Amino acid sequence: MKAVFLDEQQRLNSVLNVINDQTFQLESETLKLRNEVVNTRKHFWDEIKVNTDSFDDFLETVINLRQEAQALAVGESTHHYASKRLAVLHRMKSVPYFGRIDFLEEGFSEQEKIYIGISSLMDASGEDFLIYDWRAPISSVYYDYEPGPAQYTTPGGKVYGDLKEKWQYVIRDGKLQSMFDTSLTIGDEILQKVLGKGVDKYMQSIVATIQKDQNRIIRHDQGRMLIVHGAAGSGKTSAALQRIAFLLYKYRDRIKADQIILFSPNAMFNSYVSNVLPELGEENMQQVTFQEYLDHRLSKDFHLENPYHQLEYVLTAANNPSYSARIKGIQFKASVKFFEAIKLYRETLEKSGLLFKDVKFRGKMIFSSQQLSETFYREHISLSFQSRLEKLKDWLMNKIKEIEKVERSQPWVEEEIELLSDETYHKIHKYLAKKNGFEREEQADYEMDQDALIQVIVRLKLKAVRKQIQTLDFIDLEGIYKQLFTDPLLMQQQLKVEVPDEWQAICEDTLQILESGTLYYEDATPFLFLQELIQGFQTNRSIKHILIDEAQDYSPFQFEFLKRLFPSAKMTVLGDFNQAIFAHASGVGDFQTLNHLYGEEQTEVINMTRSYRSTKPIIEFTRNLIANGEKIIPFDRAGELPVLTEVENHTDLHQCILSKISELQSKGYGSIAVICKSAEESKAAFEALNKIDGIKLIKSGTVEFEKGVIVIPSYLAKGIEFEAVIIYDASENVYGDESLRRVFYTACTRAMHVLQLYSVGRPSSFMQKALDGNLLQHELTS
Ligand SMILES: Nc1ncnc2c1ncn2[C@@H]1O[C@H](COP(=O)(O)OP(=O)(O)OP(=O)(O)O)[C@@H](O)[C@H]1O
Repeated sequence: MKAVFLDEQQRLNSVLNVINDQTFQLESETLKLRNEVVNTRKHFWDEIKVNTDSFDDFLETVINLRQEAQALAVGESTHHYASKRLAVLHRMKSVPYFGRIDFLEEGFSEQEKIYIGISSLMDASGEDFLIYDWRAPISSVYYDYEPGPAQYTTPGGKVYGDLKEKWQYVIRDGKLQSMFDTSLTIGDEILQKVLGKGVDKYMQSIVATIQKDQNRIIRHDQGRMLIVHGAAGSGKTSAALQRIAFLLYKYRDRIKADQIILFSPNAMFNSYVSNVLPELGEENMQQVTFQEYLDHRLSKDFHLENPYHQLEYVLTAANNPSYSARIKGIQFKASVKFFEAIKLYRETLEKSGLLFKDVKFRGKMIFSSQQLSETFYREHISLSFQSRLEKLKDWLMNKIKEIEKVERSQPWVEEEIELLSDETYHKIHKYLAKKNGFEREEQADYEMDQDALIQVIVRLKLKAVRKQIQTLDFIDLEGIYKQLFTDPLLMQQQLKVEVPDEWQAICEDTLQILESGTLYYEDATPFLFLQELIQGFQTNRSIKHILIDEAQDYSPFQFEFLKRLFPSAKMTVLGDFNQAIFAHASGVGDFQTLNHLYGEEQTEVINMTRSYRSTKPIIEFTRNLIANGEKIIPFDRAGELPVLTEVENHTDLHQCILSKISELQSKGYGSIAVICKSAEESKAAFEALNKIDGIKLIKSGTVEFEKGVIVIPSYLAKGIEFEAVIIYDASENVYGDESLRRVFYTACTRAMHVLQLYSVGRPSSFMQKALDGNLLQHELTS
């Protein structure tokens, strides 16, 4: 074995030499390219003689310009790729590869040793691969097979063969530390090591230890829709990010990083995952939250409720008299039922119910809402809804032309001219001079005539009205949406929708909040959907893939919406209904409705039941908190039993937490989270614990993920992990209601190595099963 190890170290050294040579060469080439680009930019105009005397001269100038610009663009992009490759080579100096397969291809007599790393490397002759990129077709054998018959798919078809051996290497700073023949070792020692480590500020890539089911997600390539339902800690986010890296590799000629969007749960999560792709030598995809999109579309007309505000209400306002109606409203407005109702509603608007705004000019009504409604329902009724709106728009634009003529002789125009500022006057003068064919140098000679000035003034004044008509902003969308809640017969009789109990209260609440100019989070997507059904859909065809993490938090409504918004994109949806903490998803247990989004033949579902984040004792405890938790398989990593400490009051609680944190810090835990149910509870906890050096309170607006000691509400901890988790108060008093089970589960599953729960008084009954099964160490302080 020692000889094998020495041989491997020797090979590693020779690979490192190649990496060093290539780095050296590329560094000087990159420098040269950089200088060339800077030089071209600096002297861009020196190379071009601008001559527009004759048409031929003009043409020559344009051609020269284009050639120079092209040369510059080629130089810039070559420099960009060279720098990117250089960054990868620098990373490969530390860990050139992490695995090896010895593969005997069918029809060949000699097996080949395939070394696998974050990127490919050729030998000096450029003929042989010293390292294969982990995303190359042959590398999939490493992730998918144990020694024995194996196959992989290439663009030219399937390749069959025999996997003879499979090795894992631990290389740090270019030194071989250890190597394992994985066909001989029991368990995954490298995975054990990786998972046993502390956390960094950023999520790490998992390419060295991708598991078989994760590899299926990463390399999935058929159909429009991939649905991944995976237990907490099963690697959904990790698989999503490596999938993006895979897509950028496989389709490098066709897909750029900015054509992929990751929908993430919050801004802090964006920073947490921001390092994975750059670590793999790829650029980051676009990252957005659904709220950001809603804000972009609706915030000029409404004050939009933030989803965390909604959650905070759900978690803290149970004693409010309108609580139950709001919850039922949230669930109803997220349902497919409401989605279908809105589609039907839009159809009924073809006959009646479309409301319009009065269109005003200089404070005077020029078209009344009634006049618009009568015209819409009288004219062109055989045409489609959209065409009728277009016709109405054309009619209005023509009317505006008539109004424009009449307005020119109104006294306000003279007054307006008298009050014109010098600046505006000069702008108009310049505009008219140019329009009348005066060159820049001659413009001062242009004498502006009064009629032309009047025309410009009136046209300018009418610009806003024209825009209102062009953008169909004369339709009273808010009024139309409100009708769903004001007309008692509309929902039940006309649209035949079964409304929830307390419908009357839901209607009153919705109308009241809309009156105040606010749109509830649960109303935002339905409103936008109705708006688009009426005004036409906005689409973005340049996006090729969208990946939706924490997808259990999205309503069927939102998925429909995303599908329409990105018509050319494939969708990857990753989620876990045991962590569905938004009220609209309570009672929902799977992605059934999503199977139909693109049709079943376009949809593949992958379930992941193995959980990697937490130690075995923590997973054995957390899986007892939920129904069917026994299906979750812990990765076999040892650790302490989670501890539940019961205290009598909050003073004792804070005392205990303070000493626990100091104990954890002295044991070397660098990332410790005190997880609270809500922002309200987090604020109180933070105030009581703020003597801890460097402690931070995480709020919904926090954008940077930090290590250290933090206090965080459960819903913001989603998707993130901590070496040690302290559940601030796991009492029945706080987590008593069944609806909070998923919140509690989500909070507990954030722990990697240590889980400590406190309870002021009687512990939550969610833990009873675990207590009965001795999966939780129970301590009393008094
Ligand atoms: N194959 C793997 N190799 C190494 N680490 C892994 C692997 N799979 C998952 N992990 C680690 O397990 C942890 C959980 O992974 P991740 O956050 O991707 O899970 P998740 O399913 O998105 O979790 P949750 O739904 O609870 O947010 C991370 O630390 C990740 O690095």
